[in-house]
Amino acid sequence: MIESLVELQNIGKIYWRGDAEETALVSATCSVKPGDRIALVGPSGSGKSTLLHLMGGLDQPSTGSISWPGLGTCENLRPQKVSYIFQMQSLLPPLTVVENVELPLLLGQIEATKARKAALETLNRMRLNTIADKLPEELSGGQAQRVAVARALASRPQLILADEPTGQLDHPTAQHLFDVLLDSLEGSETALVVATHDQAIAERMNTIWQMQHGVMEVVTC
Ligand SMILES: Nc1ncnc2c1ncn2[C@@H]1O[C@H](COP(=O)(O)OP(=O)(O)OP(=O)(O)O)[C@@H](O)[C@H]1O
Repeated sequence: MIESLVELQNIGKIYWRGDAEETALVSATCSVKPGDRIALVGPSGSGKSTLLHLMGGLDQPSTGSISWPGLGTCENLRPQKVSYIFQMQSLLPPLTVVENVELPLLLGQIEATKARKAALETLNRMRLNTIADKLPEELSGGQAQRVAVARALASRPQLILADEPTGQLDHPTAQHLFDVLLDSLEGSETALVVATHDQAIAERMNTIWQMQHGVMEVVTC
């Protein structure tokens, strides 16, 4: 039996704004296994980002339990076992492309020369080596997101959580970014969970988790 990377049991999440409560998730039960390709879809405010944050240990549930059988504990998930890809502008402006890509490795206590080597290899593989020394402000939106993908891949994580990674790109650029991401993961056991409003991207995944007012329904394609 394959061990899950992350397992959620009856997870609920309530946010408080002063005295007002906002229910973001209602009793979500799901798991992610190695090699899974999961699209998280649903209207704005339906709980997609909340679920991703919980799966990555960035936040804690209000009710229910969450565990990472194949990864360890909440404290040792990042930056090497779980990587994130956010929407736009997640690169650090003062750092060059290669410095941005190697940063999670350095934060994970990887030796500097090894981190630089892994970052450059990833940039080469993604044909981004020609922009390795550029600053984020010198990149197009599509290039910046490809670098964000490279940064997520460089540490060879077991789980990638992507929160609308193509949200601010035009359709062809979004599709290209996704081609690059899926090509890079081809044959690997790295699991991918991607929150997206893009139906074309959702259809390229094996499983769809449909969110509606914090309630999840799993649809296997
Ligand atoms: N930090 C927070 N404090 C209070 N309420 C929050 C917080 N984060 C999210 N919420 C609320 O929780 C609900 C779910 O939000 P969430 O960001 O998870 O939705 P989403 O599906 O990712 O939306 P979008 O597609 O717009 O990114 C929303 O009603 C939102 O207003």
